[in-house]
Amino acid sequence: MSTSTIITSESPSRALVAKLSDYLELTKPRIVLLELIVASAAACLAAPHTLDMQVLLFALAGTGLVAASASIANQWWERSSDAHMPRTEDRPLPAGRVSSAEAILLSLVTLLAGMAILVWRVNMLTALLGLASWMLYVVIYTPLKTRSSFNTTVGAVAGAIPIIMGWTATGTPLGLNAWSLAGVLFLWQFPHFMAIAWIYRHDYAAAGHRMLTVVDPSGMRAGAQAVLGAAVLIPVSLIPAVVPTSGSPLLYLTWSFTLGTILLGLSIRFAIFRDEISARFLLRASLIYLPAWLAMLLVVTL
Ligand code: HEM
Ligand SMILES: CC(C)=CCC/C(C)=C/CC/C(C)=C/COP(=O)(O)OP(=O)(O)O
Repeated sequence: MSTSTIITSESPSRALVAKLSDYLELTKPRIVLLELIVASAAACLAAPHTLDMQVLLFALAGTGLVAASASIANQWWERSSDAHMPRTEDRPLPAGRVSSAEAILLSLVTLLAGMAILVWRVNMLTALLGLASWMLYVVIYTPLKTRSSFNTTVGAVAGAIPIIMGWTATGTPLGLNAWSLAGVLFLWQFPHFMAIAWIYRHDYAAAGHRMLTVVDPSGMRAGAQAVLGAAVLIPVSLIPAVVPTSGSPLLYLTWSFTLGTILLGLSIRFAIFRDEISARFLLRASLIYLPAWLAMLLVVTL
């Protein structure tokens, strides 16, 4: 086979793979994956012995598609400001690898497909929650980023909704346990994001995003919000131990309290030092906290 034949036969498939990987990058796959992990855990906890696997798979597909659509729409909206931040300048839209029309079409198709799955294969409540989360994230949170540091609280509500979707997908009525799961996910986002907001504070300022670390460059308010979120998270995360449906409460209480205390300790360290190392530690710990906490909740419940 001649060199030219190899090039012409390989190039289209390489181009296709590159295009698909750009499309995947638009969906913020790691955030979607963690959202799906927490939604699956919530479904297992809502219906420990009666979980319908088919409904769970449809719920995950629908939630994943709607969340992916929201991230694509968010990146389309922020295509100009993303070009001003080193962290985001190489994203497919600012780098010009994907056009605006492609992104809009992809966001629309994933939104419609996800909503159709949730409406017809899961239930209406879960579908409405998905739509509410999409609207909050895209229509309220995204434009609010350049206007008010309150944006993080709105983003945290959008980010906490998928865990409730996992619960409602099973048809189980929302009770104290469900609200405690949603509360943990909501509160968790403050240490998670305040660490990020500190690490990338110069990026955010350059892009015109009014994050707390831009409004207050001393980092005192970001530190305080991280500490407050982590502190309130501890009692909220203990609620499943006192609700009768859970299994061995002592093991869960000990584990959950320990994890929460570590997150609080790292938040306090971040609030005191407000440096890159303590922020990166806190960010990493936040990403370990969620799966570690949910794993134990599942172990003692199932
Ligand atoms: C106010 C809400 C949130 C904001 C503003 C936020 C923002 C961010 C940002 C900017 C990063 C990138 C950090 C970097 O590049 O170093 C990140 C990372 C991450 N976030 Fe969040 N996040 C929020 C909520 C959530 C939620 C609800 C989840 C899932 C349950 C989540 C999961 C992740 C994961 C898995 C990563 C690491 C992987 C990656 O960098 O893509 N985040 N977050
Ligand atoms: C079902 C459904 C619609 C779920 C939505 C879940 C979801 C996408 C949550 C995202 C939470 C969030 C505020 C992320 C940061 O976005 P950012 O714009 O601050 O991040 P960036 O600066 O990296 O773009």
